[in-house]
Amino acid sequence: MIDDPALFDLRHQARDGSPPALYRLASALVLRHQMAEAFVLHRRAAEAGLANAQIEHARMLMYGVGCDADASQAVAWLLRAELAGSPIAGYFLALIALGGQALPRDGRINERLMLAVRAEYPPALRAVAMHFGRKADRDDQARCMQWLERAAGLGDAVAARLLAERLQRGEGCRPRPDAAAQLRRQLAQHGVGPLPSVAVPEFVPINAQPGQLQMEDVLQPVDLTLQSARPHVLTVDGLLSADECRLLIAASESRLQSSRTIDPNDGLPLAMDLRTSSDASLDPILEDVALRAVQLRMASAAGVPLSHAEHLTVLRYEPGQEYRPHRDYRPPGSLERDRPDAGNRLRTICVYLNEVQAGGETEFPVAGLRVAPRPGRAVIFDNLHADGAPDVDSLHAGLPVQRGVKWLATLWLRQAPYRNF
Ligand SMILES: O=C(O)CCC(=O)C(=O)O
Ligand SMILES: [Fe+2]
Repeated sequence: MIDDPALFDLRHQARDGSPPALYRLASALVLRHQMAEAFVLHRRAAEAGLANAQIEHARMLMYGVGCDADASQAVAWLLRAELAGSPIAGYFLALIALGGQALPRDGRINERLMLAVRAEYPPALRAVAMHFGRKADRDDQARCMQWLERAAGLGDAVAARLLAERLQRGEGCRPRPDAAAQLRRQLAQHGVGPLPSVAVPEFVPINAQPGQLQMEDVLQPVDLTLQSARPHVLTVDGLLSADECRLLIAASESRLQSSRTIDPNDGLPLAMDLRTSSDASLDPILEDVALRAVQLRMASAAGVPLSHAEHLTVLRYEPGQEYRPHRDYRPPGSLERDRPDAGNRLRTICVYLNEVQAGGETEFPVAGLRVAPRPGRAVIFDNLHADGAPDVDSLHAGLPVQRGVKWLATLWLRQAPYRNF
């Protein structure tokens, strides 16, 4: 591959092996998708003691970018950077520990996140703000607002979007439409539009001590309602907060692609198309602590470890769009292609992220059941029988949206671990 002039310069500067120059070159290579070389250069800078390179090297090891994934090596590099004083390394250790696999899910998660908050690391500010935003206590709501404001002030567009919604609706504050409008104008200058309207009708506060960060709260048992025994379908209201629904929309919006399968012969949509929505599959490398905490709550409500989850998928249906009757388990032949060791899709959890004006229910025809979309409401169902055999009765559909737009987040949970941490 021929280098562009900028890369050529960076290579020249890195010739003497100075760690910051190696780090800059490696970062430029990542942007150009030259991952294997970036991995080696980040490692050289990491070995020379540069904390940022240690973190980037660790992140490549976490997600298997330019190398084979190795969570325990990633942890070792992050611990080294943390020991040298990097609160950002601590933030990534907290992110890993939330999975409870490569690190224990213990009180260090909260300590590490608070250190990253004090260092004003925007993803930590945002994650902690969202956690406090679930608490009913007025001071906790004020803390949520403060941290969102701080993160927004540091240029975090997601925090700014969440803040604008809260200011507009008077969530955690008195309504301040002027402040919301000003924030939206600033976002618009950067090409960021407003979020769809999400009002969680019933606020379901977590049962926790005010003033304290307790990320383990995401694992608190939730009140499941049995809707059908065969097929096995449960629902839970208020599983996600309005902030969390908005976060999922904000994280996926720019990544939406038409779910329509295109016929390779003529480029036309296939006639037997199952889905007419748009969807975004969230690559784990884009996950931050807030997104991971949301997924952890979803997996925990479904009674399956987060490590068994495939990538989170967010779907958007416009009027007339639907997901025709289908079953989520994979036909045995197709399992071979995507992590056969993780088994089949044991269970599914879908969470509705906004209010739909009409239509868009999830229908289970065998049970004669329709679940109406409400923001924060989850529907959980089994795709397999207890012995692992596919359950044909798990047939379900996303009925056509009649008015408004429907946003939905889905986690397909496998029988065995799918993720590394
Ligand atoms: O849109 C719905 O209600 C159903 C979605 C669904 O079936 C899925 O994500 O697997
Ligand atoms: Fe489905």
